[in-house]
Amino acid sequence: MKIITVKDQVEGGKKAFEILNEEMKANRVQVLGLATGSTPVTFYQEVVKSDLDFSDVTSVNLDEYVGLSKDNDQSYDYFMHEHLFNAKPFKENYLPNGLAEDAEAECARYDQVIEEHPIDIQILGIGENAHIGFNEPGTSFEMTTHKVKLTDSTIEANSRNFKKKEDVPTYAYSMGIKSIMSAKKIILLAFGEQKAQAIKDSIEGPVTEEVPGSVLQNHADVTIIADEKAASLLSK
Ligand SMILES: O=P(O)(O)OC[C@H]1O[C@](O)(CO)[C@@H](O)[C@@H]1O
Repeated sequence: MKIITVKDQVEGGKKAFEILNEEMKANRVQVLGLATGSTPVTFYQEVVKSDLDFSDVTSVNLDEYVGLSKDNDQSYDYFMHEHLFNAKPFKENYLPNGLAEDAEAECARYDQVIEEHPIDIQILGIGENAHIGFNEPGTSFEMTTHKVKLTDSTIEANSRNFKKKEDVPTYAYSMGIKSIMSAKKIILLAFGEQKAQAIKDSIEGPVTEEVPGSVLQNHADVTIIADEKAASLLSK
């Protein structure tokens, strides 16, 4: 695991962009795995400002809320268009379909998408409870795409983006940990002191399904970009 400590989220976005830029210029990115949430926003700002061309690149997102349509401004599909896809058109964009009627069929469809588009670089954020994607503590490392019941702590954390907590969907579709681990390269971003324990447990704690982020210790090519606050509990 490579750990890069940065001053703040702006610098973190720039660092992640530098890595992507290098990989893109070396022609090593056909499929880019993307994340939502507040964490990757500065990274997307750098990408949008850049001269990078994604017209030959496919994107595959980690997750989507169940019950929200693409044009709902709280959906992850909408978020991705606002922050990246409108400015940088890709060859194709994949996200789980929050309105799918048959959850099992939707998970199978998304697994097929991931199988047909092996991810070269996966961008990840991390939840305060160390979730990656929406893989909450206790999720099997062998899991592929699944419908997740969100924990109360995740609903609470994500409620800052909604008018009230009751508006936060209680289920989501998420790429599984097995699929995340199949990415060739992973870049995890973490900013703010509320992520410090999750970062410490994921990097220095035992590898356990109780700490989803700890699975990354088993991956051969992970870069963690954390600001000083998120890295503050790491032993030097
Ligand atoms: O970046 P935030 O908003 O703190 O969210 C943390 C993580 O939780 C999620 O929103 C759930 O998937 C991720 O997209 C994100 O990486």
